[in-house]
Amino acid sequence: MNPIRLATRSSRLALWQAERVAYLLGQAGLPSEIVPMTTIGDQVLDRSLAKIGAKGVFTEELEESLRRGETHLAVHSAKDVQSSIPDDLELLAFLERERVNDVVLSFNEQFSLDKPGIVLGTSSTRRKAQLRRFYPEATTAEARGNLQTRLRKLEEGQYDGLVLAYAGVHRMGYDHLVRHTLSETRFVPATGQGSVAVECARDLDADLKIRIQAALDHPATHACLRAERAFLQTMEGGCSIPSFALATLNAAGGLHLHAGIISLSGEEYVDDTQTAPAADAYRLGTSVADSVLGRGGREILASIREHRG
Ligand SMILES: NCc1[nH]cc(CCC(=O)O)c1CC(=O)O
Repeated sequence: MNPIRLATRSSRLALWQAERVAYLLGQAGLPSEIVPMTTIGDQVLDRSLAKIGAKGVFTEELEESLRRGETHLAVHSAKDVQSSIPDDLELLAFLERERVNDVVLSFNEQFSLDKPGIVLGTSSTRRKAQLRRFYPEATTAEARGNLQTRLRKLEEGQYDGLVLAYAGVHRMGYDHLVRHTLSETRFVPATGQGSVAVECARDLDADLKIRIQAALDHPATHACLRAERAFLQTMEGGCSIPSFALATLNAAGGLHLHAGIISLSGEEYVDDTQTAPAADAYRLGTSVADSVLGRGGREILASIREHRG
């Protein structure tokens, strides 16, 4: 059988994730090969993602290669995947999720978030807003680029600490630099954080799709991501907004979704928590979003759009 061609970004984290997919496919008797490529998000490093503005800055080139039939699967950080996928493509599988938390890295073993005046590196609008709300004494500085670039800036002293998703930190072997794990109830992560999404063209061979899904998909993670993605889809039209969503599945099969939106200043905050059977994941996501929009979320979104011009 011809190897399955895996489209991936070329960053070390992206390659790690693609290699994980290749390993799982191999375990299921499906040979594959990795095809690294560069995306707009990798090229434009002097602006925050919110300012680049386009949808799918980390995914578009990979999706184009699926469309051209040059590759069969695209491997993405689930967080980077737009909330609505074009009709000719589909999300086939989500890999088992890593710990979802954001963490703070520092080279200083005495690092403390409570020390006044510290500078934290992050370019995420969500993290900036959450930091303003929960650590108003801290200031933030831009930190675009791949993990290695950001860590170099940290080492050079451009910030006291660097806020990142634990998932990427762990996969790259930087656990020893973690000084603080932010609570997932206050620093609720972005939709999809910690999981890897595998996308294909809808017209990929049906039997092959089933075999790939069996090899890669983690059904509990998939149910959580379905709810989080439905929330995100209902909230917005793509641009990177400080929304957050975390679904968890309990032992009895109940899906619990905590999600919301925070103003850029961190002052306004609307969230909601609901529970539903996993089979109703999509409805759970839209229901939480409707509740958040109806209780002030719509106004927060409008003021963010106005702020961006
Ligand atoms: N575009 C940034 C991005 N996309 C996925 C990850 C980390 C891995 C993950 O959340 O799965 C990161 C870096 C970060 O937020 O620290």
